[in-house]
Amino acid sequence: MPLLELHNVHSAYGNVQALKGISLHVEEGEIVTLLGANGAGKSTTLRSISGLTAVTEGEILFDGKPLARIKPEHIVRLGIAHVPEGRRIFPGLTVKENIMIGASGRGRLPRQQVEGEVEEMYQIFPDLQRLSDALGWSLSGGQQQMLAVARGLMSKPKLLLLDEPSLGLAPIIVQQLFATIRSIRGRGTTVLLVEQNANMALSVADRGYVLVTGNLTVEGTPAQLLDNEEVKAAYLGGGKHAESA
Ligand SMILES: Nc1ncnc2c1ncn2[C@@H]1O[C@H](COP(=O)(O)OP(=O)(O)OP(=O)(O)O)[C@@H](O)[C@H]1O
Repeated sequence: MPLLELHNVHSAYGNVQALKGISLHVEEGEIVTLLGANGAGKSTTLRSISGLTAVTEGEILFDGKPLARIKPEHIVRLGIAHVPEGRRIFPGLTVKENIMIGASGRGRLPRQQVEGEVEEMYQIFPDLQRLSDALGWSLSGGQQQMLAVARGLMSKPKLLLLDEPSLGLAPIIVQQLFATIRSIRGRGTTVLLVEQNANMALSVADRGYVLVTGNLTVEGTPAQLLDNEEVKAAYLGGGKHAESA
């Protein structure tokens, strides 16, 4: 049974139909990437999974159970963490406080346990340990992105939803971030990764899907997608905001 299944998912913002029947699956232990141009519906797909945007038709199953009408905070407890585009860390809190907030959905936990889990995050993100007492606003873009991912992992997710983690980061930082995404999967967390940086996403993914204006057009392994003429023309080597014309 797949960890995550979307069947014919539709979603709208008022009369803007953002998703027009998305079907996809993510198996436990996979890194799956969702590629597509600006406005294709990638973020909306993640928001539908985490309960932030209503599904108007179709269904989403997690661990075989439907997520319909479950509130976002309960979806986190079921094991889905969503790291949204733009990071949204708390600028006035320290790095450590920001990380600890990620555990808050799990109820009251012994302080020692949370401290231990923060230490685990420092092993994955060594830079954050050094910056433990720094305030969120003082971090670079790459450090903020690492912090947002660490906070997401503190909910102990089975599935991590990452929305454009590479956005605005220098290439060397993007390399580090993607190495970290691999190590997160190595620890047993399944990853659904939304990216405009198709080359980078396909370098870590097991499979990928391409989304064009609310519809999935192609599914395949990285090798298949890298070889697909439509994908090549639209997303590979075409710059970050290449359109799918
Ligand atoms: N809050 C909103 N209100 C109205 N329309 C929205 C809203 N958010 C997204 N949309 C529209 O829904 C469609 C899908 O947007 P979505 O953000 O999911 O795309 P995306 O592929 O993630 O692109 P981007 O990389 O720009 O975030 C677009 O047409 C967009 O304009």
